[in-house]
Amino acid sequence: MTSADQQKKAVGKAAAALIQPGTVVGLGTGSTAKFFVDALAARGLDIACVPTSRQTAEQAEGLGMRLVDLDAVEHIDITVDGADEIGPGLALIKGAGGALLREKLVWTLSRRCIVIADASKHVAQLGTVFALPIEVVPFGHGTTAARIRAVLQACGVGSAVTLRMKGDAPYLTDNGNLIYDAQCGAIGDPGQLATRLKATTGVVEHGLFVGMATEGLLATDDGVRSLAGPT
Ligand SMILES: O=C[C@H](O)[C@H](O)[C@H](O)COP(=O)(O)O
Repeated sequence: MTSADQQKKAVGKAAAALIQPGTVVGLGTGSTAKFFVDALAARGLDIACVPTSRQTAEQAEGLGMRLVDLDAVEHIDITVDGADEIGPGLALIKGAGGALLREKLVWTLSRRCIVIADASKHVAQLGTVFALPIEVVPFGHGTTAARIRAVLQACGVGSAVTLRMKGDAPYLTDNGNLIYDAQCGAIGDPGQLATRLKATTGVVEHGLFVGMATEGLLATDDGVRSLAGPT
């Protein structure tokens, strides 16, 4: 039986093998994406990379990779990133590491988005294992949280939300925002919830990535396998 770290390393390496020289590559965030970045750097390709967080930027810079600003590229050829949950149709929950906003900005400009994960991330229905992170502006965040709870109730999912903390202080994203983690439970209609959250005043972004991943690679005890994309 392989450990989660062994699986993350295997899937990171498999994704790195897909990258072509001369391309613009989006670098995801998190423990799985970290293995991808290591494996990609080891290939020594002539590529330009757009990181999705300060953490990934630091890792890539340390490995001597060429970083470019998102505003400096017309499109990204391929982005590889992890996820907290991978549901049917490659609908995802992301953001346990707090990078959901920059990740979504990079994914949105990407022609191919490959989600990579160890076997534990594959779920039958989104919301059943991880909380759903929701990034909000700090000003009046308590009032935004109340609106979020109302949206969650209207969508028929669990409405308990918790302000993410780091020690004694609220956790701050790379963008200076706060995160509320929503204990939704099973999300029957991720697309509807995504639309309603996006339209909520004070919400900057949420961790539902619906219809964005074009491909999935899942590491299992039997090796890395492809997951079917959106139909
Ligand atoms: O904000 C963090 C990102 O969305 C990560 O890609 C996600 O949390 C998965 O991270 P990990 O590979 O560490 O489980």
